[in-house]
Amino acid sequence: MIDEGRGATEDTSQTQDSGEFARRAAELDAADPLASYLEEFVPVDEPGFVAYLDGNSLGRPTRRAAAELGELVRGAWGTDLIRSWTDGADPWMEWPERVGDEIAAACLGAAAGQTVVADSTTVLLYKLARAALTARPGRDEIVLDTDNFPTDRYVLEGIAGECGMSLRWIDADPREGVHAEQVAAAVGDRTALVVLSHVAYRSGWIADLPAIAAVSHGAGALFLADLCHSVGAVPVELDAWGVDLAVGCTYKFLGGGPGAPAFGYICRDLQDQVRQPIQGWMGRADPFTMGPGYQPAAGIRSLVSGTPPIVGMVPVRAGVGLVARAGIDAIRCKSIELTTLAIDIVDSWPDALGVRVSSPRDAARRGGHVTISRGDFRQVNAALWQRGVIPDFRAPDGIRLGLAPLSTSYADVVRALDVARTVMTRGAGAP
Ligand SMILES: Cc1ncc(COP(=O)(O)O)c(C=O)c1O
Ligand SMILES: Nc1c(O)cccc1C(=O)C[C@H](N)C(=O)O
Repeated sequence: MIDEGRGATEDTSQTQDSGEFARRAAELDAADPLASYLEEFVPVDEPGFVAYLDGNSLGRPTRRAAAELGELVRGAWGTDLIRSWTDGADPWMEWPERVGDEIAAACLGAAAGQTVVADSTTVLLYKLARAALTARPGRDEIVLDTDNFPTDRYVLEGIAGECGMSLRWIDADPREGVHAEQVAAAVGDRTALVVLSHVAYRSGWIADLPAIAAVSHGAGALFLADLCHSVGAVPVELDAWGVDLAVGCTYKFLGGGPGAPAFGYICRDLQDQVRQPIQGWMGRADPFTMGPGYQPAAGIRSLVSGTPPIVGMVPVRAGVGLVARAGIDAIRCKSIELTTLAIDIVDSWPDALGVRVSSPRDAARRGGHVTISRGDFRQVNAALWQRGVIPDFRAPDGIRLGLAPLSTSYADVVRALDVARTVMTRGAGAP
């Protein structure tokens, strides 16, 4: 419980500490090569707003997205109408592969022709996992971990039931994530597929994808990576790391907006061996022949099922454009500085506050968010939202500080954590 009694005395050490961190933040902001990107986002129009620390769940909208959505309504949609699907310099029919390639080049380390944008992460995960199983007939096990995002666990449980497969669970430490050694111990000659997240949604742990791909392949299995929490924040090298299939969302660090479509990747060598389960007309070779029977389109296009979500892809293109311009390595450098600053501030808090850092302290193993824990953080998070500080709460006791590098300043981190310390010192119920 929060110690309500502490509010009676002024915490002078807070004033001193926040002054020091404010000076450090000012220096970092002044030297930040990505500082100009803060202006690329639609400003929050709310009195008393302090800072948004949930870019790892829903990224902020870019000004370009707002402008380009308006242009779409007036131009390609409003004026060119149905012709936009097939005519002009950038026909909508080609957007799944085109935007997929843009994401691949900016932040997946993947050559063109292996990525499409479609569906939601959940649906694409289902399609990719089912597709992978078609390339490993006779094997009846899927390896996954206990702390993966719920949708991953549920989708795989459903597939196991549908396809008569068994699930082999890796017990993941919720304060870290899955280690390659655990995968090595779990896979065997029955394993068809290994499915894990690159960055753990709870702790922010970065899994060693090249090592996990290697141990999966050593057992003859395929490896599918969920990149939701890494894409646009942590460099990814799908081709070089030997990842077979990948999925990720575009509404976090890529700024695609609520419900934006997902992306799916199938490495080129595998594309002819797999068959995804939802045979729709948009994934058929030459859809407008509308002929009998389904013949999959060549290559990655066959992962598409229905009409591409064009409106949803407009903000994705704007966000990916920003990431491409800023460069994923520069984004990662700022991300490490932001999360290090957040941890240093939390470490400076009095022990009596009882806050623990639940993310890896090693920056090389930590993604774009920092999770801190305390028993009453559900109430503290609600109090922070009322005071204009917006992180998120994940059960049982974690507040995630999602520090999107392009839209978060170092001063934001200091201001937000200052409010958090005050809330905890005075009590979440205090005015
Ligand atoms: C790791 C991970 N996988 C999947 C999802 C969700 O997928 P969807 O966009 O289908 O809700 C999320 C976030 O919502 C996530 O963090
Ligand atoms: N996709 C979300 C939604 O539709 C509503 C609220 C949150 C989300 C999220 O993205 C959750 C997020 N993937 C997480 O890591 O918790």
